[in-house]
Amino acid sequence: MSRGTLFDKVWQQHTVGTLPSGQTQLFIGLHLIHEVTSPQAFAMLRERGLKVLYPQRTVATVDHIVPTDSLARPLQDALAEEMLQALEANCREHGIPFFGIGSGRQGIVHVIAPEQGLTQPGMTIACGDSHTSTHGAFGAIAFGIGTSQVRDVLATQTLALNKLKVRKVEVNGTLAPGVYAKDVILHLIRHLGVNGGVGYAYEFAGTTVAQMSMEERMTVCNMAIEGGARCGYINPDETTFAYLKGRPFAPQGEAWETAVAWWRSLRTEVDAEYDDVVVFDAATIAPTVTWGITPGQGVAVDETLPSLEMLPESERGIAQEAYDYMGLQPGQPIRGTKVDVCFIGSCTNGRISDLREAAKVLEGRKVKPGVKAFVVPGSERVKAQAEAEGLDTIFEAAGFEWRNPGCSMCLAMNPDKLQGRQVSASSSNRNFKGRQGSAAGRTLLMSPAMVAAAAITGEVTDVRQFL
Ligand SMILES: CC(C)[C@H](C(=O)O)[C@@H](O)C(=O)O
Ligand code: SF4
Repeated sequence: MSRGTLFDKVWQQHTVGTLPSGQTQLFIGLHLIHEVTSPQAFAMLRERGLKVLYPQRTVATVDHIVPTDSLARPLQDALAEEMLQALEANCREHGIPFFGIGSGRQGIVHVIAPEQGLTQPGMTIACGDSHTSTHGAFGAIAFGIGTSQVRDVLATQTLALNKLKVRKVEVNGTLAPGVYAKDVILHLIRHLGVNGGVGYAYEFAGTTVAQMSMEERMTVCNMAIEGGARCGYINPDETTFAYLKGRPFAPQGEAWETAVAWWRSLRTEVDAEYDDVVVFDAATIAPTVTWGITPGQGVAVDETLPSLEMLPESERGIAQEAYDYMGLQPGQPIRGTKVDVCFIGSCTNGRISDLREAAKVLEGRKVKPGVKAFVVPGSERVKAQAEAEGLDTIFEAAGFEWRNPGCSMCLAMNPDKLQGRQVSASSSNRNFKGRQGSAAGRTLLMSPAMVAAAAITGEVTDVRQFL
């Protein structure tokens, strides 16, 4: 068992007791909810006549089903409207703060909580959503939960959990131009495997991570779950504190100094013991693109696709399945793969810095005719900021559509869907079969700058040629 890590400290501080099952009953500091995984949980509460124990530790927003074009109510899709109304009613009934459409605070749940300063170091955070690992970027222990656990947190503000082991995932050195946080995490998952993190929390560390902005750190932690780790985290430092200072829900005045001192004390000790340590060199990381149907099936943009023999035995079956589904061949270069749709957005890469990097590539260039390209900012706040900087003008001049915030084509629970066997270049985090709204649709995951490059040429392109 690990000792002296931030994970251990935060776990210990939030332990209410040990349950007869041997599990820990863990107090949850912040519970984030959205329209997809909360309705049944509220229904279960209602059945038992229970109340939400700490409505003020619960925050709701709507993201998955939101259309990105017209936001007029009622929403055009009757089911989406129903889900939105259910969330509104549940929040009203239980006194839960709700960041709705047009509030200035709405957006993807993993984008809005950090930008509002709700996500803070040393917290335990839960949400009925697998990418809750994102919040670990602040040194919070944050994980996705299922609907029955959403019920548990609503009713008791606690969860029954097994403690995780801790693996230190160290990345050292400076990233080359054109290589982004997204490439780092795709590279890590490629090498550690999509199940490599099962049973672990990933502590991302090393000089590369220390140099990253908070938004880059969020991109890395967001995809910890795609590597099998229930949560990923980064020790809080000056970058973390500078990001949080002055945000609406961050501590203010004297409380700020007290909080910073406490946050500093949570950092992993220099002599901490981990259950495992792996080390990567940033210099070996190139712009990375997935070619398959799991986020671990990635290659550097200048590599060719692996033959089955090159892969560990355990990965050959899924690789064959991926080749069949994607219509790609072992040995072919990934560069030059034609794309139909280019999507910039999601909780992985829908933040302001992501939009800035993509706009840099697009400035003075045009989307290839025939390619459908669109940007979906991660939140209303990101959208407003981007517009204040004129990024929307750059995107539109290049031929991108500029949309309203939400999850959008990351999983296509709204009208933004691939059609038929279309191929998308996507800045999101999952390339599962049928993920983007068409049962036969194909997804290539990459950084937002790489999506911009693909939009210009209509094929997978090394963004470094545009920098
Ligand atoms: C809808 C939700 C439960 C789901 C998740 O848990 O991650 C979604 O956000 C996703 O990315 O697939
Ligand atoms: S943006 Fe995608 S990954 Fe993130 S919460 Fe929404 S659907 Fe899930």
